[in-house]
Amino acid sequence: MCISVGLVLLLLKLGAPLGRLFELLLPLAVCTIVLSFLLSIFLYARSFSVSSDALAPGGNTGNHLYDFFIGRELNPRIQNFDLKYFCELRPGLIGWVVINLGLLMKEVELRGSPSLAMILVNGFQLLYVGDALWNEEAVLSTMDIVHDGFGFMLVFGDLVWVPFAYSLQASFLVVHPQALSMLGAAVIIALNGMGYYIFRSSNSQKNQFRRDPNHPNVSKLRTIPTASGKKLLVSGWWGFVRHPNYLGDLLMALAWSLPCGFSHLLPYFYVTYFTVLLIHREARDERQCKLKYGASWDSYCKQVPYRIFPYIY
Ligand SMILES: NC(=O)C1=CN([C@@H]2O[C@H](COP(=O)(O)OP(=O)(O)OC[C@H]3O[C@@H](n4cnc5c(N)ncnc54)[C@H](OP(=O)(O)O)[C@@H]3O)[C@@H](O)[C@H]2O)C=CC1
Ligand SMILES: CC(C)CCC[C@@H](C)[C@H]1CC=C2C3=C(CC[C@@]21C)[C@@]1(C)CC[C@H](O)C[C@@H]1CC3
Repeated sequence: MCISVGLVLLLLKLGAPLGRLFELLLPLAVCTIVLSFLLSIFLYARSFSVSSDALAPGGNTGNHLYDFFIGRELNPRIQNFDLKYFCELRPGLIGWVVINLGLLMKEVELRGSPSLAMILVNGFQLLYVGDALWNEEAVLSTMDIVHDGFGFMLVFGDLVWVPFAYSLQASFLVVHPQALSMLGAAVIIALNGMGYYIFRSSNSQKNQFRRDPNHPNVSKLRTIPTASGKKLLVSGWWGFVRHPNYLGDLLMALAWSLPCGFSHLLPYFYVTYFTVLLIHREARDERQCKLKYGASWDSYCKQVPYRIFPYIY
């Protein structure tokens, strides 16, 4: 993270025309798509040279197209360098922030100064990426790292989808400038702050509990024992809904779209896609938890009936 920040500051100091990124978005996206195909072909080919216990449970069906897409090998490594962990956290997330900054610079070129809407979108998304990099070890327990193979879907998601689709709001603002009132901005900042607070504190609560259940911050929370020896939290954030971190993430997603106004559907693409992604992800996680924890999971679901949205879903 420090190296990236240093490099970007150096580029800015040298007067690099970051605003040119706006015109280069399409060719860059095409190059990254080609790169993600090449990397996926390499990963698929090398997966035939590793032992069977290095394969992902769901990506070894024998159907070449499906396995190529889902990913055959679980955690491909070149010596100690973990390709999946690196791609999930570094190029896409950092690329997203750099593209956003380039789009802000483009606005400055076109209109003399960045708009309030652009500053909010850049600031919110920078906070999100900074948080992911700061808490990078938390990614190690995500489904993508623990269960899923590293195939075309995740390679494309990490390298193409995150930087180019997640920066759509900033691109939209370059073409469709928005006037945002101070009151509107304050409401949107409050919404993002609330989403971030729920997202961060629920993720930290679970991570702290998994690391050390006797830590004073989590030792007073109520739990359910499971046959595996692990416990499930039933109070605190994880007693509010079964995926409080998704709720916080979705509130932030909405706050990233609102600065773009209501004249167009495009800026709302991210929050719509993300709702579908997280509802699908939540269902997959439920299935896995039911398998892992059996009756204890049923008891958790009874005590905490809502999945993501309290009293709604
Ligand atoms: N911006 C984006 O595109 C995306 C962002 N995300 C974000 O990434 C983060 C990680 O998400 P994800 O990996 O999907 O899942 P979670 O971090 O929500 O992890 C789910 C796991 O948590 C454990 N768990 C569930 N309930 C409890 C409980 N009551 N008590 C203790 N442990 C429990 C279980 O694992 P175990 O019991 O084995 O510990 C379960 O498998 C989230 O904040 C999400 O919003 C995710 C996907 C895309
Ligand atoms: C191409 C498909 C439509 C879907 C691709 C999904 C991927 C973009 C996401 C799967 C899980 C992700 C996670 C993150 C980014 C998006 C992908 C790669 C985070 C790194 C975002 C920051 C959070 O703090 C942690 C997330 C972990 C999962």
